[in-house]
Amino acid sequence: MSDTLQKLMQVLNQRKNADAESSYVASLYTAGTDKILKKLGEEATETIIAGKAGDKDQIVYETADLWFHSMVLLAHNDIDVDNVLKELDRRFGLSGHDEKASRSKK
Ligand SMILES: N=c1c2ncn([C@@H]3O[C@H](COP(=O)(O)OP(=O)(O)OP(=O)(O)O)[C@@H](O)[C@H]3O)c2ncn1[C@@H]1O[C@H](COP(=O)(O)O)[C@@H](O)[C@H]1O
Repeated sequence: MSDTLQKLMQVLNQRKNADAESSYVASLYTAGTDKILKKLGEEATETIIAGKAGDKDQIVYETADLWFHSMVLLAHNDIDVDNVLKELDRRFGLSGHDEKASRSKK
């Protein structure tokens, strides 16, 4: 499954040399961080609206948009998606309650 994310990451990195006219991703890089963050905010909002409506198809569609734009933000900052996958692996099996409690003790 993460293979899809890794393949998409490769494309996002290749788009750093692409023309903004022909590539949506390149147009986001050209527009810069604020545009990418704006899209991310819009997609998060659209995901929330879909979640509120309980529309399963729309939740899937909007979550894909949200993940995609999150990955554009990663690529724009030269961060590989593997870093996020590794962080999720690190957290695997660790209760969110326990993790939060360990942070508040520091
Ligand atoms: N997965 C995606 C993907 N998901 C969503 N989108 C685009 O993200 C945009 C989402 O914006 P909105 O939903 O707000 O739609 P919009 O109204 O057209 O956008 P605005 O006018 O509000 O800016 C749309 O243009 C979608 O087509 C994506 N664009 C590209 N990809 C992947 O990225 C690759 C590279 O894309 P290009 O750089 O365009 O070749 C593609 O081959 C795909 O694998």
